[in-house]
Amino acid sequence: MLELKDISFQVNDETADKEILKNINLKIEDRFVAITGPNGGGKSTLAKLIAGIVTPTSGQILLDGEDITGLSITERARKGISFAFQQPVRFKGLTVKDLITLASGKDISISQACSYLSEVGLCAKDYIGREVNDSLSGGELKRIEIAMIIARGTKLSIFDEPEAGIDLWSFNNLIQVFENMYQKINGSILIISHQERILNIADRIIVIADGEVSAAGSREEVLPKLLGSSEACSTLMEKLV
Ligand SMILES: Nc1ncnc2c1ncn2[C@@H]1O[C@H](COP(=O)(O)OP(=O)(O)OP(=O)(O)O)[C@@H](O)[C@H]1O
Repeated sequence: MLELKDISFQVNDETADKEILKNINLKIEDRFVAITGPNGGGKSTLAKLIAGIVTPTSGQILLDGEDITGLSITERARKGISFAFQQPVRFKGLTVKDLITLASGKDISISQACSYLSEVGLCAKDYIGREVNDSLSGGELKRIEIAMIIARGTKLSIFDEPEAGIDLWSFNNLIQVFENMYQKINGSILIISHQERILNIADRIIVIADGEVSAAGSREEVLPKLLGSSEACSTLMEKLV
């Protein structure tokens, strides 16, 4: 279980201090948790704080009761946190097979590596030997990153807007990927999304707006209110078109 205790994050702008996250208190223990909310609300910053990419100004992050606030990205990865970026990173010189093998943490066969690619809807034989460089499209890269996270199989997998840059056809497959992951995962999936169809498969929804938790609860509690609110609804619709 992940617990955020009184987390705040401040940056120094040229003119004044800017509070990006304010006193966030959250427990993440369900299998599938979605974080949503308006652009610029602080969702990605929160995910980066959990992964250790940025450090909170104050507050504590606990993973299964252990304080991980001072741990680096690598140390947190070893403790079982995986993070998929909104804009995935390219790894020149490494092949897709290399990356999936590294992610799994063991020497896996080509057919095992291929099975992870098939899970994210990529024709494995076309991709397994490809270098992870500029020749891959954004959508392909995104799916390879998701395959890596499935291969890692950690207790907390964080996805920052996995739908970004994915076409409508592939988006249907993506929903399927998350539904399959939900069945198999031995831990929690934390997903930042504006997509109603992703929110629709979440156990719990957290809304972050203006650096604060503006709503948190089961999907049944939060989603109807969210869809009923014109501001949130137009944000969701903007992302859907
Ligand atoms: N290092 C930083 N310096 C200054 N401002 C920052 C910094 N990091 C984040 N911000 C600002 O904090 C706010 C929250 O950013 P964040 O990326 O977390 O929002 P978000 O909810 O993920 O937005 P989106 O839905 O558009 O992806 C934004 O206004 C952003 O410009």
